[in-house]
Parts: sequence; C-alpha cells; structure tokens
Amino acid sequence: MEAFIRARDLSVDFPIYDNSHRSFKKKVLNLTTGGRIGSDAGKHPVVSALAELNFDFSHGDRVGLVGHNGSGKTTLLRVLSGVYAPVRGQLSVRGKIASLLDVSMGLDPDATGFENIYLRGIMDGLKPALIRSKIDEIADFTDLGEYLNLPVRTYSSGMMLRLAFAISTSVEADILIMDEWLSVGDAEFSAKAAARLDVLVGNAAILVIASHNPALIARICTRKIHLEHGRVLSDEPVVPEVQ
Ligand SMILES: Nc1ncnc2c1ncn2[C@@H]1O[C@H](COP(=O)(O)OP(=O)(O)OP(=O)(O)O)[C@@H](O)[C@H]1O
Repeated sequence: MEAFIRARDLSVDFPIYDNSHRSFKKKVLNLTTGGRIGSDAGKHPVVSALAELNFDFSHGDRVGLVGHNGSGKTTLLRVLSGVYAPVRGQLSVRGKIASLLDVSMGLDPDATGFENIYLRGIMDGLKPALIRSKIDEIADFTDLGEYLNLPVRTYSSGMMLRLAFAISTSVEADILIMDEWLSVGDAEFSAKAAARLDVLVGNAAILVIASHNPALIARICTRKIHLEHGRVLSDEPVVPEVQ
C-alpha cells in the first residue's frame, strides 16, 4: 500500500465573533503575519487560515512547511492530523497517521506511568496483547524506573515529557506529522530522543514537518512548501547540502 495525501482547494476559515470586529478588521488588515481577514455571509470577520491549497504528497516525500508566523503551518498540520476538518475543498489520505503535535495531550495525571502507556495504546486502538509487548520497551526508554508506578501528577515537567515522548514515538505510522523537531529532556535524554526520532522519521513513508529552522529543513526534508497568508507561495525540492 502506497501512502499519499492529496489536497484539492483545501480551505480553513476561522470566524471571529467579536462585537468590535470593525476596528479589529482595520487593525489587522495591514499586518504581514497571519491569514487574510475577510468576512462570511453574516458579515462576521473571518480569518482565512488556509486558502484553496492544492498538493500531492506521495511515498518518500519529506515535506518541510515554512512561512511567517500565522502563515497557516500549524493549521495545515492539524487538518492533516484530523483535528480540524476543511471548511471547503477535499483532503484524501491513505496510510496510518501519527501526529506528534501535542505529545502530552491525553495523559491522565491521576494514572501511573504504566497505566498511561496502557491507556494511550487503548486510545490508539491497539490490541491489549500488542500494548503489553510494547510496555517494556517504552518503560525502558523513559528511564523513569520506579516512578512509572506513581501517578503522573507527581512527575516533574521534564519527566512527564519523557513519558509522553516515549509513548508517542512508539507508534508505527505511514505518515508522520510534526511541528518543529521534538526536543525533550536533559542532554543525555535528548540525544537518545533524537536518535529515536531519526528512526521514526526514517520508517515513515511520508513526513510533514513545520519549522522555522532552515538547517533542519535542509537536513531532513526533500521538499519545501512556503506558505504565506494561508496560500502556497512556492513548492520546491530541497537540494541536499554539499558536505
Ligand atoms: N483557533 C483559532 N481561532 C482563530 N484563528 C486562528 C485559530 N488558529 C489559527 N488561527 C489563525 O489562523 C492563521 C494561521 O495560524 P497558524 O497557527 O496555522 O500559523 P503558523 O504558520 O503555524 O504560525 P506560527 O509560525 O506562529 O506557529 C493565523 O492568522 C491565526 O491567527
């Protein structure tokens, strides 16, 4: 099965229900950041976060999304992850998607580390036997030892991120969605985490990552899409750097 993502005239608007919308529109019209401001049929201001995007991502594509603040990168990643539905246009996806947009989301603070690993597996639709087979690997990776038997609310923020990262990166996915390169933990853990991410990215058929870091895009991407005010400004191959 070849993974793909196909968008046709894909658009996302955010209506803004605000009494002071007239002055609001005037103030934001001249900004260089953000999506374009228009208005809907009821004359409410609407931010056009993504406007009529057309693209095809296919097996092997490593797509870097770049663009100014508010150009639509995160909105596009959320649409691809299924968090937002397009307001107009079509999105077709073939392949299992793993989204690393908010790795801590869904952790239950009152459940132990082990229970959270199990719960996330259930939420991801994995069979209990498969989850059990993954638990040891995930637990080992976190280096949290006995803490995994304690409720997550007793963890430091770094410990919580270790657990969330280890769980979220234990998936097998055809399509990987990321907002910037995930960096978690102290120096030692973050080196381990980078190596784990490299493997995950290497195994994914398609990667879509938004980043403000040109060196990262040059290192891991094969294609760069530049968004501006929710539209595609350019879509070009990334030429590998000569060492
Ligand atoms: N939930 C929301 N409600 C209203 N407007 C939104 C919402 N989310 C995003 N927007 C608007 O949509 C536009 C695109 O935002 P988005 O977060 O996709 O940009 P971005 O390219 O990821 O920016 P950054 O580089 O700052 O992360 C912006 O104008 C933003 O104000």
